Amino acid sequence: MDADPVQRRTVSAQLSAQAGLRFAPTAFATKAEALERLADRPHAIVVADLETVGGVDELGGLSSHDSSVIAMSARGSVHAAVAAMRAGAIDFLPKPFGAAALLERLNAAIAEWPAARPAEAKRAETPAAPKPAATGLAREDFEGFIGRSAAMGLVYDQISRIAPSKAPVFVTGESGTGKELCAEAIHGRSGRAGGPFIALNCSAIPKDLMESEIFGHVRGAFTGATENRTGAAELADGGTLFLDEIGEMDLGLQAKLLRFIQSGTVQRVGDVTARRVDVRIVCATHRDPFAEIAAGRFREDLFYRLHVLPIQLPALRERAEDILPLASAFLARYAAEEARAFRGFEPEAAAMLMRHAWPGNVRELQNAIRRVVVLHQGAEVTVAMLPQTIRAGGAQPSRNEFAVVETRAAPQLVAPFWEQERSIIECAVEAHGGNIARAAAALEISPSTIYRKRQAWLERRTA
Ligand SMILES: Nc1ncnc2c1ncn2[C@@H]1O[C@H](COP(=O)(O)OP(=O)(O)OP(=O)(O)O)[C@@H](O)[C@H]1O
Repeated sequence: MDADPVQRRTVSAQLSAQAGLRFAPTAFATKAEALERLADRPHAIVVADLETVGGVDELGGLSSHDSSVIAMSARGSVHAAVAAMRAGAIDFLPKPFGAAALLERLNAAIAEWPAARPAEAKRAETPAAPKPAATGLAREDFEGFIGRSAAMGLVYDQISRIAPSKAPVFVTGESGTGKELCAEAIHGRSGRAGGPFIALNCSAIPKDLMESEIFGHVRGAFTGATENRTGAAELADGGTLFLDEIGEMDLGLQAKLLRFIQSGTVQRVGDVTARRVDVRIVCATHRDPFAEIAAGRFREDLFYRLHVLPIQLPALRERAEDILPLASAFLARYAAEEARAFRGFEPEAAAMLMRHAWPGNVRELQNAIRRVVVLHQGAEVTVAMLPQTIRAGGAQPSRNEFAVVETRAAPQLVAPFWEQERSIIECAVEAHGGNIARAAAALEISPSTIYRKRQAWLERRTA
């Protein structure tokens, strides 16, 4: 219980990120809300912020409900701790505290619950919802997805229900929200899971080559077609064809895609015969399809053929409780990959992750954590290790800010030149969504310099 929303979200998310949690956490902003909940669930452990409840004298009301109270306070002092314990608290946590400290106190409190209450204790140890087998922080919650927010729960539910059908699926969501992961999950949960999953990004392939990429071509169909080529639609026979960024497909090709969907046959470019294929289509776009139709860029007839089973993926900022579980899972994954000792986040760093708006969604978070792990060492991620874009609250850093970041550090934090150079380059690559050419242009260096330096850093690590 804490009046501070950031602290509430941080603690809830930190607890949700823990594998094998034996209780279901609930957050409250006021003592009144907590008392209301305690009325029908008296046997609980309440972690109460002293400033929120109105001081130690107010703790009594909470513990009278037969619950154990752990007090916390930003004005942590021996005096405050003693006063809280006298008022009935079983423990005291000075703020800020990390997830590990909180969990340790909670587990100790559960262990000390009176044996005279076996039924309640047993109930408290039963998780509120079935959880997947815990395999440390890098566990998955659903088919490669991490995150247990209600919004993602709805998505998992939709995927499970629509996966067995052959009808087309239309996935929308901002960039980096997991649209491709969603397509893979649909395939993985369908009866076609043993068949191929073929993904094609319509924005990454030049317009002239797109038709041949989807439908294939025969030798001599056009200049450069020296061999017969099987297209993605045929390769996906018996499986799933994922057309990413379908909104980028040009109108002529949209007509051909419509014909393919209506007839279930593929005609290679330059071929006279059509081949029957059994393909389930999943497509995705980060654009608003209705606006695209209105603007004349998306064929309405094709849209209604594809928009049979729609799935909308929520932006990360709309499901803040997933931020820390995702960050913890990525931290565990990349720490293992890079042989680093990182185990968690300092409370201030966790709060900063919670405050960031994540315009690049899960991909941005994933890249940020990877960068932290590659560039730093330690047991906990600190604020100083986080990329400037996150520390600046989502604003894009100017080149001057990059310089300031590196020169303002305390003497003991000054990193070697190669590390700082690496930080600047990786930060630029990240800011340009992984596009080396654009990052190089922004840094006014050549792309080959970035490739060369990355190779040198790799050799330094493996030396
Ligand atoms: N909920 C999630 N749990 C774990 N990883 C995720 C989640 N959502 C996305 N990712 C990861 O984030 C990255 C981006 O996801 P993905 O490529 O599926 O997004 P997208 O919406 O298709 O992006 P774009 O529109 O830019 O193509 C991938 O590495 C993916 O594995």
